[in-house]
Amino acid sequence: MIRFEQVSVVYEGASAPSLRGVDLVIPEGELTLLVGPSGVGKSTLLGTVSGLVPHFTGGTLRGRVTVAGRDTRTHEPRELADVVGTVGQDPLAHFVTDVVEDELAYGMESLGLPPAVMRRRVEETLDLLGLNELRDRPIATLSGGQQQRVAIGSVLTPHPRVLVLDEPTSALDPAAAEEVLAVLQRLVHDLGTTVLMAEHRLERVVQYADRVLLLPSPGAAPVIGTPAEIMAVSPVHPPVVSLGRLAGWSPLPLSVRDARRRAAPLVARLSAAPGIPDRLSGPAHPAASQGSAPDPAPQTPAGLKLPAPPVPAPPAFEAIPAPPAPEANPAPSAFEAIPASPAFEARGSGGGAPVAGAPGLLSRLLRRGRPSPDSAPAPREAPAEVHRVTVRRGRVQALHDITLTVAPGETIALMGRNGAGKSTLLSTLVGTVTPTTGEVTVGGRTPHRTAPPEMVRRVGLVPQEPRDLLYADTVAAECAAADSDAAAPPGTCRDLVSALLPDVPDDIHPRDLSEGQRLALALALVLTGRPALLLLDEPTRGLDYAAKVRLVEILRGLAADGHAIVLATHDVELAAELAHRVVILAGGEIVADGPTAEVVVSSPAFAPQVAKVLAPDPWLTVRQVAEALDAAEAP
Ligand SMILES: Nc1ncnc2c1ncn2[C@@H]1O[C@H](COP(=O)(O)OP(=O)(O)OP(=O)(O)O)[C@@H](O)[C@H]1O
Ligand SMILES: Nc1ncnc2c1ncn2[C@@H]1O[C@H](COP(=O)(O)OP(=O)(O)OP(=O)(O)O)[C@@H](O)[C@H]1O
Repeated sequence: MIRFEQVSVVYEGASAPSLRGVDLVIPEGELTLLVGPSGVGKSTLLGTVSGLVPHFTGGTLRGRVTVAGRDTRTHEPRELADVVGTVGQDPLAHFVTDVVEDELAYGMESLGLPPAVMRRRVEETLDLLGLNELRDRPIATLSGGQQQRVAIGSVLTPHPRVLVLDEPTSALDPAAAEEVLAVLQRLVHDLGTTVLMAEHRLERVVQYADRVLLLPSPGAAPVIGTPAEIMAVSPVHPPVVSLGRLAGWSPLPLSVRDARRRAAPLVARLSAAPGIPDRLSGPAHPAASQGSAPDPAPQTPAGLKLPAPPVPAPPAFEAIPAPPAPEANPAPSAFEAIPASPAFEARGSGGGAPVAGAPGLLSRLLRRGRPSPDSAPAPREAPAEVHRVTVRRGRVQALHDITLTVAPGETIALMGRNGAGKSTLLSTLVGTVTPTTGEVTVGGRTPHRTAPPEMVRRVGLVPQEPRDLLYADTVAAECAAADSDAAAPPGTCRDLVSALLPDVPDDIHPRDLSEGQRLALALALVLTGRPALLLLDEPTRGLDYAAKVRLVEILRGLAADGHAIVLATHDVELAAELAHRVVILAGGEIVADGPTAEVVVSSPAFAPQVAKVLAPDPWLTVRQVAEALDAAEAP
């Protein structure tokens, strides 16, 4: 259905091709999963199928890509629209209409489908994706996950023969992701739809794939095979595969169910362990974590050859000590001497309209805001206190009677369904959303009543859409501005970018970065300022497992220094690895609040893979299992 013939892509000004040597066929009626490290060229490959590369991105495409016999270089994306439906990484950039229902109908309208068919399919899709209650809502007022569902719905309604999806579940809560994947699988099985989908969270998707296409490293030729074949050699793989490699299982498990069936001997070995190791103790295996555990050498099935995965050690952060439990370190000591953060973000990151003017404009001004003299001493007050806060946004009661205290050194994962109010809560903490009732104090100030320069060292937010934080023309200029605003030594921000992701070029426009590269830059900008309270809204989109491990290490280092961290995330593996405490929101209210291990295992939706495999034993991550085995089997 999709044929690549000796395809390569070079972007303008790039020193090397972003894609090279792609020569393969994606069969009709199958779900092919595209995997590989951040920035390796997955979106570029998808773009050659939908026609966005090179028509909209520039650059040079060599070779030939055909979809249902049509050459994507000679056909503009709109000339492929009856065959290919595309969901990109940034849904907001692709919406054509303002209201949910209209967006679902738009693709069918442009194909001239009869009104009765359109009506029926809109209703079906609203039900299928749980969008009925939102049908007449302006898209701009939806939460990130709600927008992603609309984007998926809008490509499903025209029933295209080929679906090209770039991280389609990255903003979805775990249950919604499962529903979307089930819908896709049904399309593949019942209608013979061909699905080509890039994803980083393999724990969510690998079991649905018929075939996996791996881009192992930048410029390397892709390999394609069954999920089991590819997972045995892939530098990116889900926790169950890491666990299988650690335990020496063959064949490797791809799902929790597979792994449970093989888990008995591992459980027996673990029973000799002295007890659960402190999850937050220093990493016994620097590379060990969720996806990239301390793997034994990967087995290579016949015919699959891979270069060594390029995972350089993070230069500046190897020696960061692990955080003690937050109670053990109550004083916000280490940031007393640290200058202010530039990275105060002003946009309501729940998909709401920017606070003022063009997107990013206010953030630009605020990022330029120097700390006022009275903010010079480090705040001694609690990083954040939220007391009986209620927020109404238009017709929606986004938060209801929320009370929450964030202690220095504490890392909290905010979880809960799409639209539960997570981004809204983060927005009240930076002051871009004003509580309807109740009080918020951050470092002793009321965020929405305090001038940004006074807030910048108290709080910094990496928004759900990292683009909102970026305004300079190059990565180097962004980083230089961040260093200067934070009075940090030149090179601080740039080192952070490289510590998170290797190979991010200096002179590229941030607009042209891959999703993961852009997030790494946004994280680095905010981390450079070392705010007392660090807020991260879905901080793993586009990041591969190795980058997540490095992010976890950096965040643990900050927490050990007394910084408080609140992350809103659907990434249950990240929460298990990083958070001391999990707070679950539902319908704007707190429905669970407690230590991570207790909260996540109490609901299958929030439990990480290792917990599901080894339940009722208490392990949550591959790292813990590795440490426990070391302890149990030490001579
Ligand atoms: N329009 C562009 N101009 C110049 N370089 C680009 C452009 N788009 C992408 N690149 C570069 O090409 C490389 C591949 O990017 P691509 O977005 O395809 O990666 P990806 O595998 O999808 O990454 P991620 O997992 O982070 O989404 C990256 O190094 C990126 O910086
Ligand atoms: N600007 C706005 N106007 C009206 N309603 C809004 C606005 N922004 C968000 N909402 C609504 O408020 C509720 C909470 O949204 P919020 O973005 O806080 O959810 P979330 O938990 O972060 O969701 P997600 O996981 O999808 O990012 C949702 O029902 C959303 O539709």
